[in-house]
Amino acid sequence: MERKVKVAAVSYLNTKPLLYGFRNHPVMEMMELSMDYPAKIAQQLIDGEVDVALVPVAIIPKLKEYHIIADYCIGAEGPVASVCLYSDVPLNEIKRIYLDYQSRTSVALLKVLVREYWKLDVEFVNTSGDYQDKIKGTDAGLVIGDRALEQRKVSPYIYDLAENWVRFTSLPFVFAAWISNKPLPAAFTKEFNNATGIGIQNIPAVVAENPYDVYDLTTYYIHNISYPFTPAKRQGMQKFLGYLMAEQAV
Ligand SMILES: C=C(O[C@@H]1C=C(C(=O)O)C=C[C@H]1O)C(=O)O
Repeated sequence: MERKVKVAAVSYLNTKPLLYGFRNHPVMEMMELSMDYPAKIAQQLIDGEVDVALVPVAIIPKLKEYHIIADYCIGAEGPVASVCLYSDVPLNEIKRIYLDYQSRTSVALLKVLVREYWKLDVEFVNTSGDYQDKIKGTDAGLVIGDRALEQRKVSPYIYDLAENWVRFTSLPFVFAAWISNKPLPAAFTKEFNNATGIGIQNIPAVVAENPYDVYDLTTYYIHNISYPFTPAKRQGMQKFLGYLMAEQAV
């Protein structure tokens, strides 16, 4: 490839470990990096504005071609802490759910859980800007990312989507993965995979350079998010994509 590879990453705290190793890494000479929220970078990859992105896996069916180019992802094997349904009332009393405009995977996962696992009769409401202050009474809200960590201090009822997926399927869950919309040179993907794995082996250093008092980041990076893209995660992802094909929840 003559030009630099265009890479887009998620701008949340959960992505800091995956980006830590890029600083001063040789792969940076072959690429340029931009950051935004998940739904935005998903559209950029679909539209071909970028070559690789840490995209919500729920958009895989919208790509003409896709290649998972790294051994790391944003996944979970239990409670993820930052993808939750927040409510003033218990699950069975919820009437409406505001959906997070920044998300693609979690919105689809919520719909799968509501229909197939919790079997609730609720109305879904799309959002396009701040909506967290509408989470009250029987109106609940799905919130992801850093804003979800903040919402933990506000809402009395918190339903963790990854935890409930694991209970439902006995499989781990993958929210986002490094995906390209075209084949890329092996010389690039090898270096890229090396760079994105460095922070995962150095979580204390990542935590040290990201002061945050809303939630304990060591817990978040070690016990909540699970970064290695394992065979079990691939199985969980395939199962989730199967639901999306079947009910077109995307
Ligand atoms: C665990 C998370 O995973 C994220 C959820 C995504 C989604 O719902 O589309 C996409 C990327 C990830 O950042 C989170 O953001 O809290």
